[in-house]
Amino acid sequence: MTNKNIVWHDQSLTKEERRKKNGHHSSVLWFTGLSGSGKSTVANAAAHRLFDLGVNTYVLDGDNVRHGLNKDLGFSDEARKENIRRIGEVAKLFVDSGQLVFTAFISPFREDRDTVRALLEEGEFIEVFVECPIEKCEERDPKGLYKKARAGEIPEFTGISSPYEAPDKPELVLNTDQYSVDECVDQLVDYLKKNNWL
Ligand SMILES: Nc1ncnc2c1ncn2[C@@H]1O[C@H](COP(=O)(O)OS(=O)(=O)O)[C@@H](OP(=O)(O)O)[C@H]1O
Ligand SMILES: Nc1ncnc2c1ncn2[C@@H]1O[C@H](COP(=O)(O)OP(=O)(O)O)[C@@H](O)[C@H]1O
Repeated sequence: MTNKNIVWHDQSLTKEERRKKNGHHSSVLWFTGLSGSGKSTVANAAAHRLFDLGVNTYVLDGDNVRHGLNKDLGFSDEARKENIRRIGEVAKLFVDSGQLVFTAFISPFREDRDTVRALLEEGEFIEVFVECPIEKCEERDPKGLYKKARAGEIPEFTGISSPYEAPDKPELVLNTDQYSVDECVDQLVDYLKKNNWL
C-alpha cells in the first residue's frame, strides 16, 4: 500500500526532453522465454549493435538482478511475480531516463508481463518472445541447470516442474532455434527501424 504521506515529485527534465537530446525513442524490450532460449545472448548482442549506432541502451538480466536488488527472492510463483513487478518498476525508470532498456527474465506468467505493460505508455513495452523448443534449450544447457533439474536437485524449474506461459500476441518473435544470434539482432533492429524508434 502507498503511504499517503509520500507525495510524487515531478522531475524538471521530462522524458520527452531526454528523448529529444538522445535522438531516439525510449522503451523496454521485454525478452521472455525459457532458460537457455537465448534471452541474455541476444539482448546483449542487440544492445551492443545499438550502442554502436549511438543508442543509449542497458541490459537488465535475470541472473544479475537476482544477485543484488532481488537477492531475497526465490522461484515460487509468488517470488517470480514480485521479481517481475520490481523489474517492471526499474525498467520504467530507465524509460523515463530516455534509454532503451532490455530485460532478460524468464517472466513465465502472462499476467505479470501484462501488469508491466500496463505500467508503461503505448509503444513503451515491446514484448519479445525468445522462442526455442525446450528440447533444444535442454541440449544447450549452458549452465548445467536442466541436468540438475532433471536429477531433482532444482525444484520448481521452469519448463520441467514450473510452468511457462508463452505470449499470446508478442510484438516480436525471435526463434533462436531457426536463426543465428546475428540474424535475431537484425530482426530486432529492423522492427525498431520500421516503427521509427531508432
Ligand atoms: N527454479 C528455477 N527456474 C528457472 N530458472 C532458475 C531456477 N533456479 C535458478 N534459475 C536461474 O535463474 C534464472 C531465472 O531468473 P529470472 O529472474 O529470469 O526468473 S523469473 O523471471 O522470475 O521466472 C535462470 O536464468 P536464465 O537461464 O538466464 O533464464 C537460471 O539461471
Ligand atoms: N541463435 C541463438 N541465439 C541465442 N543463443 C544461442 C543461439 N544459438 C546458440 N545459442 C547459445 O544458447 C545459449 C543461450 O543461453 P542464454 O543466452 O544464457 O539464454 P537465457 O538467457 O535465455 O537463459 C548460449 O550458450 C548461446 O551461445
